[in-house]
Amino acid sequence: MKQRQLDALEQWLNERNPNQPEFTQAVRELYADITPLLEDEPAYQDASVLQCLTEADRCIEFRVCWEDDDGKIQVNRGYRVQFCGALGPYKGGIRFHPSVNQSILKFLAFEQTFKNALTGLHLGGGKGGSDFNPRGRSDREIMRFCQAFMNELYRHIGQHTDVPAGDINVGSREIGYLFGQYRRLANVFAGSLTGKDIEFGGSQVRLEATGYGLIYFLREMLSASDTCIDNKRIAISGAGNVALHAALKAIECGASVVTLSNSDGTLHDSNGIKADAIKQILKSKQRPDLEKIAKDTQADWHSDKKPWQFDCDIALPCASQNELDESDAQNLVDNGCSWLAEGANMPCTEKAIAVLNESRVANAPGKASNAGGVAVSGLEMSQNANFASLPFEELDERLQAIMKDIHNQCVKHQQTQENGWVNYRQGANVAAFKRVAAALIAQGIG
Ligand SMILES: NC(=O)C1=CN([C@@H]2O[C@H](COP(=O)(O)OP(=O)(O)OC[C@H]3O[C@@H](n4cnc5c(N)ncnc54)[C@H](O)[C@@H]3O)[C@@H](O)[C@H]2O)C=CC1
Ligand SMILES: O=C(O)CCC(=O)C(=O)O
Repeated sequence: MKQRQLDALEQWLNERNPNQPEFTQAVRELYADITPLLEDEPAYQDASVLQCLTEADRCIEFRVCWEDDDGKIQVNRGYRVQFCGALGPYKGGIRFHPSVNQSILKFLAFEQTFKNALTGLHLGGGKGGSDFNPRGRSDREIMRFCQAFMNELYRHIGQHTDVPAGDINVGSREIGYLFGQYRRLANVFAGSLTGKDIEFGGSQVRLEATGYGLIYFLREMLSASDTCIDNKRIAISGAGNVALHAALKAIECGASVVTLSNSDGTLHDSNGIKADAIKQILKSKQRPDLEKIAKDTQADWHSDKKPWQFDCDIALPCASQNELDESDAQNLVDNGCSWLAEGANMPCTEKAIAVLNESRVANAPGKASNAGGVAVSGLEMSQNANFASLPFEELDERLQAIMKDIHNQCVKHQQTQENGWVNYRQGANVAAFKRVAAALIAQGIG
């Protein structure tokens, strides 16, 4: 019965979303964990909640025309997917990357809906972006692109409607340009974007929040396995906001970070990458030259390897979707890795997850373990609404409490605890789905 229901749902999903592999992948992962609840909760079936939650409230697609430094007009495509507004204003980042398309943004907005539910805050789920490639573009070109992007986006967002933030290639510089253009066009100074500079309404801890939150979540996972982070070897992928702040917090907590990476290759140091080298990357604001850092710090550089090919106790994929496949997962298992927590959104393929689960590697989905960023964004929104600025320590404590609570929700809602192994994916899906579904049903069909 359950298998038939699941097959029917998947068929329905695939027919409605042809050529959207990332989106259907993210939905399949949720369906598998939620279908077993349907028999016990007739209200979910009566209201077709799973189907409702698989269809975005709306997908906005628009043209972005801007002038490059040579006076040539460039044309890109912009998007905002407002997936589900049942728990609060749509909330989620903006990504600038040539790979951006509707499938990727729908998967990200779908995941965001459930991630935001886990934070316990009043946040709906959304995501946006463009196929614009910022690599090699001047600062002025970035500014003109951000302004052109906001020329259309501004009419769809606002502090009570939809509050974007950063994601891949959108950091505090881009948020500054986007915010400035929003303020000029809408003629309001309001918290309509998060991740702003502290000087104009940004929050302490937002910059660090996703990476720090990931480590706070990991500490809870380790504690659930009766161990701690001290002296653990951690392989991290990526060398951006999430990867670097996770690396710094891990080192501060006593762990050894053995890898960082980018699309050119992997920096590996079996003695642990030094915190000073990571701080230098963060300070420089340029795309890091990991190969040069390897030379300067007597570490190794591998242009042909991924972080998952090195010995580690813990893996933290912090770069991009589907960056860790079945053979990477098998390498991790063979090399002694016992814990994995996703800093990126959906970095593990379905087959990789199957390998991790079969080998009883504790593995946490991004919607739980990387929720720290959006959680502090939620706190930025409430500070903006009150014209308040809370101190770093207070917000860091709130972040730790939220990550601990998300961990506890995962443990509580998973159904297959076995020899202490926690099915974090199932726990996160069930806990988040219950909250969003209850809000949808209570607000009536529509
Ligand atoms: N910034 C945030 O607050 C949050 C970000 N995330 C997710 O974390 C991931 C990283 O985002 P950020 O650090 O913000 O972006 P970023 O733009 O600061 O850094 C991305 C990093 O990943 C690397 N990268 C990209 N594709 C890669 C590939 N195929 N192989 C190896 N490295 C690759 C880039 O070189 C860069 O170092 C994304 O999946 C994002 O959706 C999740 C939650 C919140
Ligand atoms: O802070 C936010 O609103 C967005 C964070 C985000 O994009 C994510 O959690 O993937």
